[in-house]
Amino acid sequence: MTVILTEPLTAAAFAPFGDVIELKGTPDKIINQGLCGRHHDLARVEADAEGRVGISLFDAEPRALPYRLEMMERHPLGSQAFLPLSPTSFLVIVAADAGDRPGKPHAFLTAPGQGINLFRNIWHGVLTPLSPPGVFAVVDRIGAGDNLQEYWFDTPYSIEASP
Ligand SMILES: NC(=O)N[C@@H](O)C(=O)O
Ligand code: NI
Repeated sequence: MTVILTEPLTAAAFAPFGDVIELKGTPDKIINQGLCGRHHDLARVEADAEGRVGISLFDAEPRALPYRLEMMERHPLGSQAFLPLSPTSFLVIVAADAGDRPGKPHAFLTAPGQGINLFRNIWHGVLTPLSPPGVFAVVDRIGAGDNLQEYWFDTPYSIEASP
C-alpha cells in the first residue's frame, strides 16, 4: 500500500478543497448587547437549483491510524460541511480530480474545534473521527437526484501519522 502521511489542517493548504471553519482572532461583529462575537460567513455552502441546504447530525464510529483508505467520494450537486459537536480532532482526506477519479490524497488532521466545508464535487474520504464522541453537525445538499459518486481504489492507501 502507498503511505500518505497526515498534515495539520490549515486554511491555506485546504483552500483548493474547501473552507476551514474556526474562530478567528477577532470577531467580525460584536452582537447581542456586546455579549457575543459573530464570526461571519466562514464557508461557501452550495446546492443546485433543484436542491436545498439542510442540517443533519452524524454519529460516526471513531477510526484509528494507520487508516486504510479504500474509497473516496464526491457530491456533484452540493457542498458538505462537518462541524464537530465536541472539541475532538478528526481526519479529513481530500484529493483533486484526476479524470473522474481522485488524484493523490491529502490527509489533514484538524485541530480540536476546527470544522470543515467541502466545496461541491470535491473528492473526499467519508467522515472520519479519531476519538469519541463522533457526533457532528452536517450541512449539505438535500433533495432528489444522485448526489454521490464513489471511487474504490484497486489498492488501498495507508494513512499514517507523521513522525
Ligand atoms: N454519505 C454521507 O451522507 N456521508 C458522506 O457524504 C460523508 O462524506 O461522510
Ligand atoms: Ni461526503
